[in-house]
Amino acid sequence: MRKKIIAGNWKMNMTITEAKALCDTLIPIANTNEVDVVFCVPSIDISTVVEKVKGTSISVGAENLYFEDKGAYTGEISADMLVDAGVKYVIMGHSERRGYFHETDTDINKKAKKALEKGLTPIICCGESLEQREMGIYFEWIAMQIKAAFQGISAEDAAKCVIAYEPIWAIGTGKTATAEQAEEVCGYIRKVMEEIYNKETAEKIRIQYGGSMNSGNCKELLSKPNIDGGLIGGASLKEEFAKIVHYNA
Ligand SMILES: O=C(CO)COP(=O)(O)O
Repeated sequence: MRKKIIAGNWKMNMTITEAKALCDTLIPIANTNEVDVVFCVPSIDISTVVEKVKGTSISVGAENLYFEDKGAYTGEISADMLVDAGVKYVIMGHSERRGYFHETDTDINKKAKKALEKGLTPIICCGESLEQREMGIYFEWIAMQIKAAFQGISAEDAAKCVIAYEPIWAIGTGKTATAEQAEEVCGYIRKVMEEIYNKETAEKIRIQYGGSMNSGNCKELLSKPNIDGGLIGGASLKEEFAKIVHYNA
């Protein structure tokens, strides 16, 4: 039985001052052992949020990392820096990073390997555009993204990863995939993992849905057999996030 993982992706929101206030509101109401709870926060907020979640079951994630160990990479953050700061998870391959910052499948693969080498859990994002969905090529597209991301990663390491299926047309648009649409693709991703690895690995890996998940639609989405959690943007910045965490209460 896979434990659900509910992760907030704060994106480029929350100054340190705002992060402190959000933590004071959210931590008391979102702290639980029923699901894994993660706050993925901007780099500048990491130390503050790590301090705030101390003594709770909530983990902190980063929104990006660079795949080199150290050196002359102005503006980048290494896996060692994240680990030292108390980070446990790291998002990679988000469509915003692929789109605005030209993150490629090769970068994502390197980032996943570096994260795993350093003991961080990658949250590897994939998902199709509206055009790709309408053209009916979304399965092929997602299979390609997944195969590229996991290139050269062992079955043992792959099983530790989290995959987030985030259809681009559902991100920040208020247009959620139906539970059936989300389940169809999450189930398909699990099949792709079985093809690449084996049934055991595919059964272990956790697959989240992301895209306008909120307190109103989370229960239906999270009740599907292949949806093991959510990656939540907008609704992670308010009290509503706690309602998603307690979707089954
Ligand atoms: O991109 C997302 C999470 O990574 C989803 O964002 P929204 O929940 O705001 O649609």
